[in-house]
Amino acid sequence: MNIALIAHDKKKDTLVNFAVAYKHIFEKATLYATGTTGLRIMEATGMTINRFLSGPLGGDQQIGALIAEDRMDLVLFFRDPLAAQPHEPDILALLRLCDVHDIPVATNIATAEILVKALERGDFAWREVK
Ligand SMILES: O=C(CO)COP(=O)(O)O
Repeated sequence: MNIALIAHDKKKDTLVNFAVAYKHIFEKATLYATGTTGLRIMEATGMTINRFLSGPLGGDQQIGALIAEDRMDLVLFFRDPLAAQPHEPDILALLRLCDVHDIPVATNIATAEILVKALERGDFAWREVK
């Protein structure tokens, strides 16, 4: 199970706390993250995370490439809906690729909570038989 964890600056604390709360689930998966998000989660949880570049420098595109190759099973991307991002096209491209490849994606903690509980229950088994 490959999971991508990404958060904009104002949402990083939320994602870090989320990763701490669900560490028992996340530690069974292979984790990927954009640069700063990954560092913050590693520091808080001690989990190993495959980190890409920071989002504005191309990290969203790197994760998008894995989605395009159907190598990502779940994307948790806590976006900041109240601030303009310099790399908005990259963000939209990543989310578009999730739709192209039918990858479950949460852009806020409420949806993430539901998806992670579904993951724990085994609802993502279909990703393994694809
Ligand atoms: O900008 C981001 C996602 O669009 C996240 O990048 P960082 O994790 O490096 O802050």
